[in-house]
Amino acid sequence: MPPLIEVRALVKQYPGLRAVDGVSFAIAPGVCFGLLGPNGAGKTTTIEMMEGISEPSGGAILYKGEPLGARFREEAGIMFQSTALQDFLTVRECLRFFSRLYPRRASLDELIQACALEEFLDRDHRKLSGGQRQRLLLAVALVNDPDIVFLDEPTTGLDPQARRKFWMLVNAIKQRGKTVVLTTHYMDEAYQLCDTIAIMDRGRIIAEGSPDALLAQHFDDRILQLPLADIDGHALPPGMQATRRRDLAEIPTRDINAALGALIAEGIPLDRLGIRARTLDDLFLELTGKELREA
Ligand SMILES: Nc1ncnc2c1ncn2[C@@H]1O[C@H](COP(=O)(O)OP(=O)(O)OP(=O)(O)O)[C@@H](O)[C@H]1O
Repeated sequence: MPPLIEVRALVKQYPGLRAVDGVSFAIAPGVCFGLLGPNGAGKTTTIEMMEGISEPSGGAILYKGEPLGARFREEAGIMFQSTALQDFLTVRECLRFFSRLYPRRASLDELIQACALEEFLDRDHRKLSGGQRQRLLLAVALVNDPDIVFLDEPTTGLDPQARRKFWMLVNAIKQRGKTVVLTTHYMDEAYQLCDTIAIMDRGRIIAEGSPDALLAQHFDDRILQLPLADIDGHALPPGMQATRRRDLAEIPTRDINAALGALIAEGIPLDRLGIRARTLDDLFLELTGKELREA
């Protein structure tokens, strides 16, 4: 299937900083594509060029095989930051205001229901909670019934419950066949929502693929987790290495049975043992030597 949108050798040069340094990828219709990376990696700069609101310094962006133009503007939905909403408007008025800007329009009743806005339609948008505001901004992004929707760090600052609710909305959008381009520095969000991810670091893409395929490509082990207190005073069996994560020792192993046998032989108690699969955080650390969240 030809890509819906394609980015070729994209560059953004700021004075003294190449924020995006030759990025290329293609997104097929109906896919949720995630740009993942730490603060400052170049995600927002990339997505803003794709949205047509920032001019690339080099490279090309093609929508349905053509440079971004009137067709793209009609068929794209962008989740704005809250500052884009006018003061004093209620939720209902915000939706009507943006809806009138487009020739193609989604049903406002359906949008209100889909984004769970019924309860505060007549409230000034500045009085919404963080999660409610993000749902309104998502609805605004959908007023023109877009084929492609851009979400730039849509759940930053939301509590876990509001984030999960937002994920459900994004999944509902995906089920309606929309293409979604998402930036995030939450690896769990990317894992939950994205069919394909591209991991960015310092303006470049350092890995791209489906989350599970990338994990399978880089790891063939599991992580044993034990409270640091439980291994204190014991020598780890030969060949085992622990790294510290908060108050846990994490021990990677390809052979869980053998590893558990060796830990028992050392007299290490296993009552509080946990076993976890590798995550995108591990992948990022493996690829860059940096924690995704700290950078
Ligand atoms: N207008 C600008 N002028 C100069 N430098 C900029 C400008 N906008 C962004 N940058 C720099 O470009 C780099 C990439 O920023 P960008 O916002 O794209 O990163 P990001 O991956 O989206 O990070 P975050 O998760 O913090 O939003 C950063 O070092 C940032 O400081």
